[in-house]
Amino acid sequence: MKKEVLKVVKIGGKLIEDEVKFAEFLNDFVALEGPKILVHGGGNLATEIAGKLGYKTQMFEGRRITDADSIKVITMVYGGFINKNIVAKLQALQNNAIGLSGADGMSIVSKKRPLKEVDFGFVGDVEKVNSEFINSLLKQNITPVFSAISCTAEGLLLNTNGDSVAAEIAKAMSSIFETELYFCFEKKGVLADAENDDSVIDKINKEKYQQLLEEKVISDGMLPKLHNCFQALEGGVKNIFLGDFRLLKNESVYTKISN
Ligand SMILES: Nc1ncnc2c1ncn2[C@@H]1O[C@H](COP(=O)(O)OP(=O)(O)O)[C@@H](O)[C@H]1O
Ligand SMILES: CC(=O)N[C@@H](CCC(=O)OP(=O)(O)O)C(=O)O
Repeated sequence: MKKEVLKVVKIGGKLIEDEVKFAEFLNDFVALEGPKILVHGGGNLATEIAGKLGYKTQMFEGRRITDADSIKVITMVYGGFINKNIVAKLQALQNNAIGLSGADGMSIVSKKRPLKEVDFGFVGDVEKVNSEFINSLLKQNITPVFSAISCTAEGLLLNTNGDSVAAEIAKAMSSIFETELYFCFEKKGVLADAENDDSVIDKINKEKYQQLLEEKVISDGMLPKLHNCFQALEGGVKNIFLGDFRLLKNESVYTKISN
């Protein structure tokens, strides 16, 4: 029997901060047919608030080095302010939604990143997604809205790249649904020239990805984003798209990840 399509949508922190674009994105998200899940970032706001508190932010290859002070800021900013505001906005659009971190329903269980050349601190790598729990929400017509926070079996909250959370959810849900993954961020897609916003690459397969890595065409947050895309593809996710706030409209340019 053909599986039902589930759309997992990740929205980046920079887009959330643009009120006009974010409102348009949310309208398109609400209009999507069938079950859907929203995952949000918020890295920019976390950096801004941390700065106001006198904490310095350090990133390594697109991931935040998260010390004891940062994890407090992150929990408040992602799990609190951003998550609750998104849920409130969805409710106002008559889309019943529930805000979750990985600890809620133990939906995203992770392990602390092992200490290698970089100590990421309170950063987690996803080990298990509780697909049955998430499906129980979808069955009630509730849209789960995930922040980029996971939780260890021992009850430690960990900062987890939002793109990784989206990819892991999409992979895990592929046992139940035919899953599609959408990454909405500030650019129109993956750019061949980071300086030229119109140089969108329409398709990227594994070979092209290797070439882009070797030629250093991708950097910063695009590194974990594309890494996660290929992990998701290998994990059974059917379709993966990257684009800007108009991606869900089906009329904008975008990058498609394929085999
Ligand atoms: N080749 C590339 N194409 C598009 N963006 C790129 C590229 N290389 C690096 N980037 C950077 O990666 C960023 C996207 O990653 P990130 O900021 O983590 O997105 P998000 O807003 O979803 O969290 C872009 O805003 C851009 O600055
Ligand atoms: C470990 C790690 O890097 N976590 C990310 C999680 C938030 C995120 O992914 O936010 P954007 O989508 O806005 O970039 C961070 O703290 O920046």
